[in-house]
Amino acid sequence: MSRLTASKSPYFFNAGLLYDGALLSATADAFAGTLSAIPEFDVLFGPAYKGIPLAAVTCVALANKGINKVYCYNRKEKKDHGEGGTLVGAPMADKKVVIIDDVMTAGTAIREAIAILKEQPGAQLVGIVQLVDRQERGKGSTSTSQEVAAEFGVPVLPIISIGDIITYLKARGGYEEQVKAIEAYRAEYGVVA
Ligand SMILES: O=P(O)(O)OC[C@H]1O[C@H](OP(=O)(O)OP(=O)(O)O)[C@H](O)[C@@H]1O
Repeated sequence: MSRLTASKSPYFFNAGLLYDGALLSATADAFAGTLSAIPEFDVLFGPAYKGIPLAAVTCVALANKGINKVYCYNRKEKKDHGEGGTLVGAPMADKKVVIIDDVMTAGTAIREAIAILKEQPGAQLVGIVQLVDRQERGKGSTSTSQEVAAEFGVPVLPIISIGDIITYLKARGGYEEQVKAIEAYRAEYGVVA
């Protein structure tokens, strides 16, 4: 993670742990539901690596709802054989694109993904859906998600936020120390949603 405060964060959100079929299915349904807030889109773009399965399973969840969309992803390293290149899947040129990813910290990865999208002629970013909104300050006083939304003029929608996770942990009980540590961290680095 590139964020300066990353080493101070008492928690790390690891979407790599979503390797269970039922969990992935629920995650995909949540993404598909949140996407209904974006009026028009053609392509789901899942940035490497963790965005890739999220975009793929969301595409399936949409199809199960009768909404047939397409998806694509990038490679972190360019391939010079076979189909070649860094982009795999549906073309983004002249399409309305939603980026699907797990989480933003400093916003570096999402800005890189947007730069890839903008290299495709006529591709238009129409929204970003992230699994967890950390609700932390970015470069200024607002959150990274809010900064990205303002900078690119698109909605940045979360499935859940760190606030939701704290509410859940408090209701569940048994995580008092973890909640205390996260709340202390949020008091220093967090923003109000
Ligand atoms: O906002 P940032 O500070 O860039 O951090 C968030 C990004 O970091 C992780 O991806 P990473 O680039 O580590 O790649 P991965 O998906 O392969 O883990 C994560 O999946 C986010 O995309």
